[in-house]
Amino acid sequence: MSPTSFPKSDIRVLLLEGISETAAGIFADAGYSDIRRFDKALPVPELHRELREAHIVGIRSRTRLDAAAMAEARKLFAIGAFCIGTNQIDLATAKHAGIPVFNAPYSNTRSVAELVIAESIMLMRGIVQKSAQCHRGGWSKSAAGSHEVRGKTLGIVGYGHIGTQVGVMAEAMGMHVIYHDIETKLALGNARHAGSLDALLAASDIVTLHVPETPATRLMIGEAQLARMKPGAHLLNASRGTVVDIDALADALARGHLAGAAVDVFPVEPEGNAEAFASPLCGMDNVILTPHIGGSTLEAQDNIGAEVAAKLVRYSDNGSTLSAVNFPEVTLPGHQGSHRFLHIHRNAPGVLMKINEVFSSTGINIDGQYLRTDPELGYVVIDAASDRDQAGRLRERLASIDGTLRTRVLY
Ligand SMILES: NC(=O)C1=CN([C@@H]2O[C@H](COP(=O)(O)OP(=O)(O)OC[C@H]3O[C@@H](n4cnc5c(N)ncnc54)[C@H](O)[C@@H]3O)[C@@H](O)[C@H]2O)C=CC1
Ligand SMILES: O=C(O)CCC(=O)C(=O)O
Repeated sequence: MSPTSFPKSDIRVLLLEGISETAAGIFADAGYSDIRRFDKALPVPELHRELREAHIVGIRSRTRLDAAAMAEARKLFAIGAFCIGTNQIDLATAKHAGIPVFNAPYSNTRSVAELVIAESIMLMRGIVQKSAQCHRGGWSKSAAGSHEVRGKTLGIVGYGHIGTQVGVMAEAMGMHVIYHDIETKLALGNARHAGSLDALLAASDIVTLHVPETPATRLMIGEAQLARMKPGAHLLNASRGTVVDIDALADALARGHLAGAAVDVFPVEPEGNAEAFASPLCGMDNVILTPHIGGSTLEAQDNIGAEVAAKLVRYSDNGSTLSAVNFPEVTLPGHQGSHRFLHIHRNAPGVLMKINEVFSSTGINIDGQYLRTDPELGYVVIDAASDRDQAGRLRERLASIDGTLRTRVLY
């Protein structure tokens, strides 16, 4: 266990939204004892109160870490998104406060892909309507409107980690896979690039969305795009609620233009399990509605807990920012025999020179120096042998350099 700037027992780790126990276990094994866990997202005033004392915070998709939340979090030095999406975090504000954000880019990929495959079959067979009828005492034994998925075309919008997994599994069931992405992507198996979003919509029996929330994906599926889909086709959205115009989707389903849909994410989602859910899709028997659980399997949550907690511990203990989503990435070796000085600063001419002057003026030899910058931010890590008091004084001088956002010493 490596010592940090201040004793690990003083580092408050705040874990919200029922983050898996594996995460708390990783922190505890690394020597962190002040771990506060909540099984749900906190109302804003309580969130702000908790953030004031937290050095590390872990959230899932419900907690909004916006500029107002970050302004309260004066002690915070790292954020973990225990999920894939990071749209709930103001990444730019975190970055300008010198706070790296880590996520789990693959740990729930498979869970989402499996759900999409299951729902594709359920929709193509009209299972949800039939099940609902049976629950109400009906008995509709008929093949009308029921189809195998074999030989049908699956259109994947966003051919990234989840999209490609879905494509591979769909091909194993004999589906034709086409995809649309803004980036050039390697087509796996026999998948084909659709040419354009419109071409994909016109050719697919099932369209499934796997894009992140960005300005470009906001309402990317609206009235015009739904009209381009084949009559009788199905739409799945397990990406983000902002990607689909939900009123336009409800209308396309009500008119019978689309045969069914499966929706896991919504423009407005309840804050917690106690709050009522409302959507224009409620009451439609041909729509599978799920409460944002695409990635919610025990396997995925355990993997995510371990992956993100390990990244946070590594950053806290060692300074490594490998795979941070908003920060220059630095991979670091151990620093036995040296103190490690972390310096995060606005990327402006002359800062590096001043950092080096602090060391050269004291005659302390630098054992190792690591630097990564992007146009806005510089992250310098310096290993140097000094005694504890000297290290404290050096840190004060480093902190006084113009443009400094944050400094830490790892002893
Ligand atoms: N429902 C749930 O519980 C879950 C939802 N998600 C959502 O799924 C999204 C996708 O996840 P991954 O596949 O892991 O992400 P990814 O980053 O691996 O793939 C996203 C793909 O979308 C593409 N893309 C971005 N903007 C686009 C645009 N305007 N048009 C077409 N393609 C575009 C990207 O180039 C990339 O290939 C996440 O961002 C998250 O919001 C992820 C996990 C669980
Ligand atoms: O599990 C969660 O809370 C959110 C899952 C999700 O949407 C993601 O990983 O982006």
